[in-house]
This record gives sequence, C-alpha cells and structure tokens, in this order.
Amino acid sequence: MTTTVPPPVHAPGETMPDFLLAAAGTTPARPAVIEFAGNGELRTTSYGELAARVRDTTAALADAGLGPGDRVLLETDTSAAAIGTFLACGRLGVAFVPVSPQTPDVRLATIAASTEPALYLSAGEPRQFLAGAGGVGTLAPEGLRLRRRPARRVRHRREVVAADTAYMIFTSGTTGRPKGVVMSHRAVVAFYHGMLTQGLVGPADRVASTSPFQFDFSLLDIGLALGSGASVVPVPRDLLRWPSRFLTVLRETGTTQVNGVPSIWRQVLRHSWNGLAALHGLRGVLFCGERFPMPELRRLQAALPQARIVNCYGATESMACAFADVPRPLPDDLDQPPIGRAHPGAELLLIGPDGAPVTGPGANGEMYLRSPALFTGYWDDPEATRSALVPDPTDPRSNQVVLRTGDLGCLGPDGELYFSGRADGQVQIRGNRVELAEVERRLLDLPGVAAAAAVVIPQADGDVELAAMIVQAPDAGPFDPTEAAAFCRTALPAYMVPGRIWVVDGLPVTENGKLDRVALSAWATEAGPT
Ligand SMILES: Nc1ncnc2c1ncn2[C@@H]1O[C@H](COS(=O)(=O)NC(=O)C[C@H](N)c2ccccc2)[C@@H](O)[C@H]1O
Repeated sequence: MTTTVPPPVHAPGETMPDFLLAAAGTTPARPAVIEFAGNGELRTTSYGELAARVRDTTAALADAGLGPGDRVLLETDTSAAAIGTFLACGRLGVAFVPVSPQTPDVRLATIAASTEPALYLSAGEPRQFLAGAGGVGTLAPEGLRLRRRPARRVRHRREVVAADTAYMIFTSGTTGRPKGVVMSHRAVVAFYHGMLTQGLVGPADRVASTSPFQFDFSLLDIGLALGSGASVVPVPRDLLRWPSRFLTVLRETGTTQVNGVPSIWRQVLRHSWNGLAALHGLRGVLFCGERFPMPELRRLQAALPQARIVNCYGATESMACAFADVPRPLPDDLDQPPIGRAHPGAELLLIGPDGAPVTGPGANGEMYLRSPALFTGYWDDPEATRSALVPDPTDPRSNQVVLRTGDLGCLGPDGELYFSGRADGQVQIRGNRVELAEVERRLLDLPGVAAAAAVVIPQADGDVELAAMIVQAPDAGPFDPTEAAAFCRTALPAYMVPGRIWVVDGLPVTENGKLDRVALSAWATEAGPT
C-alpha cells in the first residue's frame, strides 16, 4: 500500500533545474549520474560536478544569444552531458526537444521543420541535412562545442517563468503527423512533487533508466533519481537485447531500482531468470506504458521476492499520473494489476457515455485527468489541443480544463481502478466491437504462454481476419494452435477467436519499447512471421 502524504507546497516559479539540482546544494559530493564511458569504464558525475556543468553550459548558451522562447533540438541518449544540457536550457527558459540517435532522418526533419530550433545539438556527428540552418553544436563529456552560432533574434522576453516550456516530446499522432506535447516547468515540477510522495527511492538508491531519451519515461527516471538525491544509471539501449549483459550492467553499477516498459524484461525472464534472481540488491521495479503480461509479471515477482513492483500509468500529456503497487502475492484470478489512483494533487475521473461521472464497483468509463501537471497543448495544433484539454465534465462552467485521456477504465470489486484499453483501440470484426486486449488476455491464460498479441488482418473482400502471435515460457511444451483456438472458444464469442496463431521468439516493439502493432499487422499480413 503506498503511503501518500500531502504534496509539499513548492517554491513559486520552481523550474526543472531548481527541482533537479536541489541535492547539489545539500549533498554535492554524492553521485548524480553513473554511466558507461566510451571505453566501457564506469564514469560517475557528482551533483556538484553536474551543477558546475550546468553553470558552464548556461553561460555558453547565453553567450550564443539563446533565451526564453527559443528551442534546442537535442539528439542524444540519456547521459550526464544530456542532463547538464537540458538543465542549462531550463535555466535560460529555453525549451529542449529530445530526440534519440535512432530517430529516422525523415522524422527528425519533420520535427526540426515544425519546431524551428535556434540550435541543434548532437552527441554524435550532427546530421548533414540539419547542419544547414540555425546554430549547430555537439555535446561532449567535457562540455558544449558550437560549430555555428545561432542566428541573432529580436528578443521580446527576458524573464523565465514557470509557465514557460521546459520541453516538447513528439509522440505518434493518429493523423500520422507527430504531435509535439508541450510541457511547462510548472507541469513537470508538479508531477515530480506528486511522484516523490510515493516514497519510491531514497538518496542511496541507483535508478536504472532503460527508455530512450526522447521518451518521457527517461525524464521520469531522471526526476525520480535526482529529485530523491539518488543516482540515475542510463542503461545503453543496445545492451537491453542481451539478457546477460543487461544483468551485468545492473550488477556492476549497483542498481537498486529498474524503470522500464514491460518488454525490457521479456528476454531476461526467458533466458536468465536465475541471473535476475541473484540480484539481491534490486529492491524496486517501476513499469509503465502498457499492460505487463501477467505470466511474465508473475515470473518477475517470483525472481525478485524482495522488490516493490509499481505499475505507473499515464500519458505524455502529464508525464504520468498514477502509481499502484503490484499486489504481492498476485491473486491467481487477477488478470491485470490495478493502476491505482492519481498521485496526490491530481484526480483521475471515470466519466460515462453521458458525460457524468460513474462510480461504484464494476463502473466503466473513460478516464479524465484533473491535474496541475497537464501539458500546455500540442505544438502548433490548436484543434488537437482543444480535443484533449476539455472543460471539466463535472463542472463545465468553471472552464477548468482536464485531460481527456482516451483510455477506458473500470472500478474493480475492490474499488481499485483498472485500465481497460484505448477508447479508440477497439476494432470491428464482422460488425462486432472487439478489444484486442481481451483476446490477448485469454491467450495469456493458456499454460506456457508468456506473452501474446492479437491483430486484425484486412482481407481482399473488405472483411478482416483475427490472428495472434504468442511467446512461449521457457518450460512450455509444444504449442497446439487448434487446442489454443478451442481454449479461446470456451470463453470468447466466435468472432474473437483468432483464425491463425503463430509462435514467435519475441514481439516487435516501437523505439519506446511498446508493442508495435503496425509491425505486427505487417508480419501477419505477409502470412505471419518467418
Ligand atoms: N501502466 C499502464 N498500463 C496500461 N496502459 C498504459 C500504462 N501507462 C500508459 N499506458 C498507455 O499508454 C498511453 C500513453 O502513451 S504515451 O503518451 O506514449 N506515454 C507513455 O506511454 C508513457 C507515459 N508518458 C509514462 C511515462 C513515465 C511513467 C509512466 C507513464 C496511455 O494513454 C495508455 O493508453
């Protein structure tokens, strides 16, 4: 049970750097970032060294003429250099736009054209097609190196205020055009304070961050670690694919808390369960982004009997909003852990189809979020902003805006809130509304199935066929698709029984580590994975 205390009233105008560097004033010698240098050696940056780096980079950016209202495109993985740079941006009221080195050129070009950054900074060699406009520079462990100064701008602003944009994260847009989620300092800091009331980590902890820098999960990790006076341990993305190397990183860095999407555990649980169970120092796991398949969650919990496992729910439009401890032990009949309730200072509302709140066990509705951590809006997209930030349905006249999450939720018999899928995540199969998650949940009940994904395959005649892929647990016996279909038929209507079921070694994930349903559909349409 999470103990929640009223959030502290934080200083007016608190910005991300104020919050994240607080420990530099109290424990400057403690490690802030523990990372692998290029030569594989571990390099530690103390809070004092991080603060000094922020000071130097702030001076360099100010000298280059940057100030409130400017944007910096920051292409890097998570590192002390990256953290020092985005904190320096915060000091000047400059927004940062994080993109990962793996971002495809076309997507990077779209983001750059839309945000018109005053400066493009890259940890690696800057991409040629971006070296033409604006300022260009590189991030190095020893500091910022400008290759071309930003163009001079007429300045209308001087003061940095908490309502200023801290960062913009581009997420996939249903229209195909990426949407820029604009987050103010005020919103991020409000979320950070709400998160710290959960008592997740303390100053002696080391928080492994496994998400790409462009995914705000990495900013949650950094806020959790630095806001708690602890250390952040960026896990190199390419190591996540090798279970033994992933475990070696956790062991060698003394990691005590691992944050990441559920898929980061798949291969470790299949191939190195004993190695994971040997990490006795690992006392906390936090996951987010999508449901954790129950068979895998059970195996994770069995491997780490000493660990607190937290399900963190939320959207980039508020970074996140709810934290719920995974029950230990997990009841046999539980088919997913609860998402709990919003952190103190925020409120998750369950709204029915008539726009009125629904309550009581078994109630279903769409989740709306009331919070000081809500995003400012989508960059250069007032229409999408209006459909996401809507008048409070419980009191429209107040014009307080709440986030319409697009997520469905239900209240369990225990009064806990559960995620029930995306409102737009339904598919129609022969005129019937189907939640693919319901098909996947049934497949996960099959003995020996560790993970499952269902997908619809468009047919030439305009109909769709339902198919599925499953990942087997290591000790599973041979898989019989006919038997599996019969098992589904005992609990699901015929139109929800997959016509084809393939066994695969792994499920495709997006750059942010979430199930990649587009790749799944492509696989299935080409008559299934090879
Ligand atoms: N714990 C969940 N169970 C089940 N579905 C979920 C869950 N957390 C999100 N989701 C889903 O993912 C959507 C949000 O997607 S997103 O905007 O790309 N953001 C994220 O996925 C990460 C999010 N910003 C975040 C960052 C850091 C910590 C927690 C959450 C939500 O609307 C849900 O549909």
